[in-house]
Amino acid sequence: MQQRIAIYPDSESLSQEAARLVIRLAQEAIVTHGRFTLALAGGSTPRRLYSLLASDPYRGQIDWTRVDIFWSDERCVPPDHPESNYRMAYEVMLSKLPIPAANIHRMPAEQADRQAAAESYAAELRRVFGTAGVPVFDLIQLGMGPEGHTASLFPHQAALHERERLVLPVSVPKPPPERLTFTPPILQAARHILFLVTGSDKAEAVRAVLEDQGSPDDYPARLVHAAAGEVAWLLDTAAAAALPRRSTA
Ligand SMILES: O=C1O[C@H](COP(=O)(O)O)[C@@H](O)[C@H](O)[C@H]1O
Repeated sequence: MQQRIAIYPDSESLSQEAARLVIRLAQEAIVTHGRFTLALAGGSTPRRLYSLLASDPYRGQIDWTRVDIFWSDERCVPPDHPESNYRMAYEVMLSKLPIPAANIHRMPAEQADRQAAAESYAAELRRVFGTAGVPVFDLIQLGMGPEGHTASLFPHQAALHERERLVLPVSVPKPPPERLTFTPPILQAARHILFLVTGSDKAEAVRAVLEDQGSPDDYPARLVHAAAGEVAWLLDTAAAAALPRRSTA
């Protein structure tokens, strides 16, 4: 793993840099292998990034017909629910872009049979990536909660030790409690991971993860230390406040 940490004065400058990074990785992937596979996060932090990607001057810099969009986790609610990760991304970004509907691969998390929903999403991943193994995303964009959770992998869950299945249903201590989530193997296989983390409530978890304290059971975001690809952490000054002193980006 190669890791880069950059600190920004506010979430606007962090989001602008994240948009430039997504565009560069998309352009490189499309030149290299003709497509860009991107997994989105939920929560509030990436909202501004997604809205920037759908706005000038950024939107025209990616050939959106060559982009496949997935989600690294989803809440088990209907897709039009205010807590739906898909709904947030669709409203601020996907509905405004010339991206074919067939390229938007939503987690079917509203299905009553959550195990079947997880299996059908894993099958969709394998179909689109054309592999029976672990799909290698060009970019997985992630967030992190104050207790170190990432995607919907929370501390001390059995899902943190999953090595075979790509997607699992989980029950988590944050509402809405029922979720579908990517598992460690798919996160760790990605070419690039981009964490966006803002806010003082996350400062202790940022320190623990980046200063190698605790285990992935304590701080699930530490799983990415075993990632094959490059990991970029974009932090605001509040989230970075407990790190040893370093200069801002
Ligand atoms: O519940 C979730 O939380 C994390 C972090 O969200 P944020 O609001 O603190 O940015 C998010 O990355 C994950 O996708 C989401 O389902």
